[in-house]
Amino acid sequence: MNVLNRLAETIAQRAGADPDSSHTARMLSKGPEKCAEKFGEEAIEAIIEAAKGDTAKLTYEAADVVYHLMVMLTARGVAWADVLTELERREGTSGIAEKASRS
Ligand SMILES: N=c1c2ncn([C@@H]3O[C@H](COP(=O)(O)OP(=O)(O)OP(=O)(O)O)[C@@H](O)[C@H]3O)c2ncn1[C@@H]1O[C@H](COP(=O)(O)O)[C@@H](O)[C@H]1O
Repeated sequence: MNVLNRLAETIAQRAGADPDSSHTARMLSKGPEKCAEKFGEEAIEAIIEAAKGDTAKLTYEAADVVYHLMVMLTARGVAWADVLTELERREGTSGIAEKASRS
């Protein structure tokens, strides 16, 4: 199992855990709106580092973004496996064709 799948599993297991014992449990206990807000904050931090060009900080912030994306998905009951399935569906199709299919 790769690190993303292990992380998704850990996050799912934290739902309902003691918020004092786990950052994930604390985030999930605040509800999906707070998780979405936190994801947005982390994304902005990554955007700032990308714009500045600090690759070490961007790498660090990108990891925060991925973690908080997974927490937000979990808060809304979206399975990480379903995101992977959607990515697999897109594999082999061109981005232009994908865009056309949405309009
Ligand atoms: N990948 C992460 C991860 N990335 C970031 N964070 C936390 O997310 C927070 C984001 O940074 P901030 O400075 O914004 O946090 P903060 O000041 O505590 O702010 P608030 O969250 O209180 O708003 C930090 O507390 C980080 O520790 C993470 N916390 C947990 N994980 C993974 O989740 C697993 C389970 O963690 P627990 O749920 O804590 O057991 C860990 O083993 C890790 O693999």
